[in-house]
Amino acid sequence: MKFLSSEQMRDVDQFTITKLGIPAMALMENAGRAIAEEVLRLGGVDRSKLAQHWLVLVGKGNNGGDGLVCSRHLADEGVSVTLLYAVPRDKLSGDALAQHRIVEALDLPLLEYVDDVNLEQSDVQRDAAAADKSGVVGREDLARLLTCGGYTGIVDALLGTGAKGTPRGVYADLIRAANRSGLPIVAADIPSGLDADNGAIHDPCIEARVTVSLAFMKAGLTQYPGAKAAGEVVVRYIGIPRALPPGMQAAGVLLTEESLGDELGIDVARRREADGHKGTYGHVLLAAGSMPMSGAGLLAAKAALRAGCGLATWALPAAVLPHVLGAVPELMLAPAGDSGAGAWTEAAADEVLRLLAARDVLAVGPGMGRFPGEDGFMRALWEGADRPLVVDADALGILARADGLARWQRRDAATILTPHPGEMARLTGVSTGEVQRDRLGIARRFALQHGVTLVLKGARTVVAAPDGRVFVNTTGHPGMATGGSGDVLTGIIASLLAQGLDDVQAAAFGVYLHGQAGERAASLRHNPAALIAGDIIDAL
Ligand SMILES: NC(=O)C1=CN([C@@H]2O[C@H](COP(=O)(O)OP(=O)(O)OC[C@H]3O[C@@H](n4cnc5c(N)ncnc54)[C@H](O)[C@@H]3O)[C@@H](O)[C@H]2O)[C@H](O)CC1
Ligand SMILES: [K+]
Repeated sequence: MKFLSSEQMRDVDQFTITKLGIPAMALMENAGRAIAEEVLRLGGVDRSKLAQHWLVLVGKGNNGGDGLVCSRHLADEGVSVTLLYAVPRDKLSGDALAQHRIVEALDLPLLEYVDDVNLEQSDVQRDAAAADKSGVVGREDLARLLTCGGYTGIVDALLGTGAKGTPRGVYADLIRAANRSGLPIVAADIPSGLDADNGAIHDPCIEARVTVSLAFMKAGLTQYPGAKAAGEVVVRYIGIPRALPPGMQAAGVLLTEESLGDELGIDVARRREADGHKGTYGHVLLAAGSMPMSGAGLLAAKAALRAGCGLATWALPAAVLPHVLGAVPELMLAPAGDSGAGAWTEAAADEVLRLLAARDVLAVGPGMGRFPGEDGFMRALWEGADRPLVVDADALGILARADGLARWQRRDAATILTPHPGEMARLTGVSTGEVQRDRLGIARRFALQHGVTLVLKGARTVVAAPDGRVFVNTTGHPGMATGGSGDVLTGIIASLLAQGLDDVQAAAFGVYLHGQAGERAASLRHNPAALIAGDIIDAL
């Protein structure tokens, strides 16, 4: 499933209206109808329509217009609705104003929220409202209205993709009051207060039960904390063609079994050749582990085998080898240099490169630790490995400290970096918080700039390709937040590369399989907190 940024959504909107000639009011009609259907689905679970009363919060723009159409359809279904406007009715803009005239003609109950400052300043407005038999709600009344009004739930049609920055003034008041009410909220298009482009949330931001994303999934709904604020996301067709306008590339694609096949050409069934042999499925070389972090290497190597490569060799400091011999009998071990205490050395890079000549892919980093000469070691592999390279964990630390991306020769063969947000922060020189606030943008720019495939881990892992394409994973489980989980992912990705997938395919399918195995492993535990990384391998 494709997702779009707010700017792209505006372009698609404009293309549909001006180039195709589908009237904006028709799109708004479909949007409001779709939202109403989702409201009925949510509200109908334990109550009849006649027993329901929804409060619809209406902003001044087209998002508010969607809310007005929605309320009209709800009313037509026999559901009670009350409208609460964020602005005076005559301040609604464009099509929203046209929709207002319709609900006014239908005499739907209508309130206007006026914060106290405005109320004093505009008695005329208040009198006019009173004359209309429609109420004005001040700040004092707001909480009471929402908590004691007997509402079934709230429709948030305050701000959509046209919003900029933190919700201001009356919008902020309404969002806070809606959240405090404890009522279920259905958000029109996006939760008001969400940054539609990156998943960051402003203070305040609507905490929705359901979000009805119109026409396309929005980028901000794919990433946390926005994904949490959105609740269940339903994408609804509103008459905008599913095919993007000529020349437009989606902000990204959600990884599903369908998109792995359609967008990335991956055979998700993973058929094996009837006449295949172990040579058919490639040979992974792993450089990892040290005393006492040998387990990281074991996990990565075993995961590589379980992910289907024909053979796997684990290169490790010689002194560690006797301690892990036989732990995974299917695995080949190769001693590669040693400081004498089970640590890596700069010179070990020569041995790793010699081994790589007869293998298909190199994965480096898990459990490697820090060691004298690490800069030279990593540079030798970076510049010397003429095979696809997966860089993870401690190897990412070396890369960051050495400023290797700027100082070292650009690689010809494919390169996949698999940082978690903390490692990404070190690679980019910004804080972890800044990374998390714009995971999509930071990952995309980094991959483009450095010509690598970037896997930014964490809930909803982002895979950014060197050509600017972005994919977001949908599988996974919070139980996977456990030591060694990343080592398993590195093994899986290396294994897929060895089997002939390209860098972007291997990264995308790798995170998908890893998450799926994690889900399965979690489901096998009485409590998913008990999940450990080895369980993910077993579930592959
Ligand atoms: N998907 C589609 O093609 C369709 C989408 N529709 C809906 O339209 C909105 C986008 O509408 P737009 O009018 O561009 O903007 P908004 O309604 O989101 O709000 C803009 C409005 O709000 C004010 N504003 C902006 N930022 C703030 C802020 N931080 N605090 C307070 N107020 C703010 C600003 O003055 C603007 O006037 C989309 O999400 C869909 O819901 C169409 O209905 C159908 C086609
Ligand atoms: K909204």
